[in-house]
Amino acid sequence: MKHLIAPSILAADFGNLQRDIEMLNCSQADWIHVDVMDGVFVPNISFGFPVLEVVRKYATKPLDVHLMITDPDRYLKAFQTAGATLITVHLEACTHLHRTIQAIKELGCQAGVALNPHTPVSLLEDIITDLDLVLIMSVNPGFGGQRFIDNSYKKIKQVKALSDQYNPNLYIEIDGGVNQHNANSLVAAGANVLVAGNAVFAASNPSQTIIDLKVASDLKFV
Ligand SMILES: O=C(CO)[C@@H](O)[C@H](O)COP(=O)(O)O
Ligand SMILES: [Fe+2]
Repeated sequence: MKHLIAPSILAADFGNLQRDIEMLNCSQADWIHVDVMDGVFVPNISFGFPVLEVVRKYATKPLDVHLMITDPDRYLKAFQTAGATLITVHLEACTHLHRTIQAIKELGCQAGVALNPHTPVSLLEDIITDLDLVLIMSVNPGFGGQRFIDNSYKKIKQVKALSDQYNPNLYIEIDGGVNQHNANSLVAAGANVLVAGNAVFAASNPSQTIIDLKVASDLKFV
C-alpha cells in the first residue's frame, strides 16, 4: 500500500483557511485531517460543523475526521452531512464500539478507531476486521505541536501484526509529533498514513514539507 500524508488543519491559519486548504489541494497531500475536540473528552475545544463545512466546500481531497468527543454516536450523521469521508472515533469514548463502527459504515463513510497512548492495542482484537483504519495517538490528544511518544513504535508494530493476520487493507495512521525526521521509521514500523500538523503548517514552505514527508516515507527504510 502507498503511504499517505494527511496534514492536520488544526495547525492551519484559521484567518486564511481557504488559502491553506487550496494550498493542500495543490500539494501532494492525500487526505485532509480534521481534529474535532469537544472540551470534555480532551482538555481543548477546536471547531465544529461550520468550520468543517467550509473545509468541505473548498477541499478537493478526502476529509479524515478525527473525533475527540465523548459519545460520538450523537453526531455521526451530522459529520457525514458536513462532508466527512472517514470518521474515526476514540475507543475510550465509546460504550458500544461495534455499534458505533457499524453506524459510521451505514452512513457510507469509512470507519476508524483511535487509541490514546495508554490504551493497549490488544483491545482491538475483536473489532479489527470491521475497521478501515486504526489511529495510534503518539501524543496525548487535545493539542498540536507536542512531542512524539516513543512507545508508539511498539504499538504501530502490534497493529501491523493484527492487520497482516486479519485485515491487510487496514489504514494504520500515526498522529502526533510526526515530522520529516521520524516519517521513515514510522513507515518502517508499519504506519501507512502519516498525520502532520505543525511539521507542515509551521514550515516556511508547507507544500515542500509535504513533499519531504512523502519522500521520507517512501524511501527504502534506513
Ligand atoms: O489529534 C491531534 C491532536 O489531538 C493531532 O491530529 C494534531 O493536530 C497533530 O498535530 P502535530 O502533533 O502534528 O503538530
Ligand atoms: Fe488528529
